[in-house]
Amino acid sequence: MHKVTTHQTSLVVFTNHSHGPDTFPRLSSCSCSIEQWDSDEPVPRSELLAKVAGIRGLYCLLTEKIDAEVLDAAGRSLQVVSTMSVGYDHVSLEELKKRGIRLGYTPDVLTEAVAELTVALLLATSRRLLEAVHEAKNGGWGTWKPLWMCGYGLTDSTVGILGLGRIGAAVTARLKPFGVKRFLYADIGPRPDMATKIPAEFVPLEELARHSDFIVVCCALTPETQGICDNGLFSLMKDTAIFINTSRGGVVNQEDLYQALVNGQIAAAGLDVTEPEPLPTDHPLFKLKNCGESVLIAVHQWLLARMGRDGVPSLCLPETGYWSDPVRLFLCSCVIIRPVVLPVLVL
Ligand SMILES: O=CC(=O)O
Repeated sequence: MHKVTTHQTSLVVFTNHSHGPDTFPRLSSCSCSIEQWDSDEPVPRSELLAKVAGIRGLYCLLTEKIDAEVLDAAGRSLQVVSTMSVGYDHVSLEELKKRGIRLGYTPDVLTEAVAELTVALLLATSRRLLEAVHEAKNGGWGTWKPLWMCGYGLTDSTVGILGLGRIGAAVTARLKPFGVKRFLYADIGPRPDMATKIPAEFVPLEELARHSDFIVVCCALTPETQGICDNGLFSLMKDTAIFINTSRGGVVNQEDLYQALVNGQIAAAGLDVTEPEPLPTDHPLFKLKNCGESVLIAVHQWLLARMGRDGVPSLCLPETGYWSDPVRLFLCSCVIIRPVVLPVLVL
């Protein structure tokens, strides 16, 4: 850990250094002492546990599991946890609630980036781009044959979105111009606020699986969605279905997905998220013989989309505005500035 300022009023711990350049000047104007993990690599658990003792604020990434152990190590002084992420499945809400600790997160900062990545994965997977490049490079491209490397088209297709939130809706907006005939969605309940203007039809998950040519997973990882894409669901899908997951690896039973790909239950999968991340390089998903290269694994590429022009990750982009600025969020969430009720505070 690297100590940044020492106006000892509140101690705040940052678990990474991937934040906007104006973070520290802004925080130090609030008279707090800051400890920062001085690396892009996740802070080792033992270091985190040692450093959180007595802090008032913790600013973390999705690489840190914030559970009872961390909160106990921090002790009663901890008043706010803020995570620089859209998902907060790495934070135990139950444990925060028990201790009256508030949580801030950063919704909407990557809606566009993830939607673009989702479409990129969908097109690359359905049009077999990696497989085709591989064939071209390795001499597999002999004479031209009309049906060789044929993929699956979006025109007149049915696209099923599992989890119609901001990202799901942004994906539909981008897919619409490709001539999609029908958008279906499954969620914990109907979302007319999101669905009406698409338009998308609310259906049970099983129906979505049966009727969709493309299944796009954009939901949050919760106890209810953990492993929801399993053999039962894959077995309902068309054998031509393309499965895309840009939510969390835990939503999918990976072994069942592997079997579905091997057995030809579905055509292909495009994955931005896996369990664990990264997958070991010898993982069976990387080794599938007949559909190996149609399994396209992108490693959280939205990070690249967030890079500023100078290559520095910029989270204070003007278009993301007030609510999605994690530093502002953190400051407002902290007792350093009086608590303000923000829509982004989940606790
Ligand atoms: O996956 C990324 C995030 O939750 O911010």
